[in-house]
Amino acid sequence: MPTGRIPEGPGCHQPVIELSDVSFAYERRPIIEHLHFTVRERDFALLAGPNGAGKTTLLKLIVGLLEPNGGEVRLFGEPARRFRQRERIGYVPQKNAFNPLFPATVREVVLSGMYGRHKLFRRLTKADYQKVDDAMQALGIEDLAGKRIGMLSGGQQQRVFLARALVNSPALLILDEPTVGIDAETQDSFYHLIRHMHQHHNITFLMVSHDRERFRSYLDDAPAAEAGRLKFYVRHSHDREDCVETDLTHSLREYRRAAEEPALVR
Ligand SMILES: Nc1ncnc2c1ncn2[C@@H]1O[C@H](COP(=O)(O)OP(=O)(O)OP(=O)(O)O)[C@@H](O)[C@H]1O
Repeated sequence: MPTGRIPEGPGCHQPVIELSDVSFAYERRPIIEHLHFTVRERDFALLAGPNGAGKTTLLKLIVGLLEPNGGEVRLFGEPARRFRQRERIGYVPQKNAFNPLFPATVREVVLSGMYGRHKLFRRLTKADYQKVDDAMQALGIEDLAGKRIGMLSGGQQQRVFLARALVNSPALLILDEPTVGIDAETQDSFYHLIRHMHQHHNITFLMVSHDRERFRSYLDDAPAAEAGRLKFYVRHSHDREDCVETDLTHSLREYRRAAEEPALVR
């Protein structure tokens, strides 16, 4: 995982996601109309909205799986449809989007995070396997490495998907309702960890959630952007002076050791 200093000054706050006047309709049915919004490096953005408001549609537009009918989406300064550096984006899916009968072990699932779109047939190196072990250890799931993913609790599965998303040291982490169907205590522990990662690393977060209440003290009260029933809430990074990147796995290990979070694995 990267260590060292990234460029000072404006280099710390470059746009990561830019939505300029974005509109989208399925057939003739408008879902998103004239949305303007920018997420900058190290911002924490929460995308909220009721069922059917268009949250998943907007995520698909952001990662270039759908094209807007109007306006433009840019990722790391490039038009989203031309963006190819998929390994810069980590993705944590909805828990219930995952088939529990999938016959893979925890290690295999975390390892699959190594395969960017263009690296599918690349031979994995010793260093790759080491990163997988580091990520599992950092998230407290190393003892589960040989277990079938479907045998784990919801909270444990989410840690596996977080580890999978972290193996490539992503610059942008997208979480799609990551704690749906998980009990409140485990949600607390997961969000505590997410906030720790946001505060200590140069990762930009975009999280889809119905549950803005849980982040109320962490985010600005007023939405930074709105389109229909969709709302973006943000914790901006521009008040953060330092651009120092610490080693992610090391810091997460320290986090566990300090027992900042009482129960890591549920
Ligand atoms: N492929 C599609 N073709 C036509 N309509 C679609 C398609 N996908 C989604 N929709 C419709 O677009 C609207 C927005 O859907 P979307 O899944 O983006 O909402 P959401 O906010 O993510 O909802 P949820 O919270 O339930 O996941 C819904 O009314 C949905 O039925």
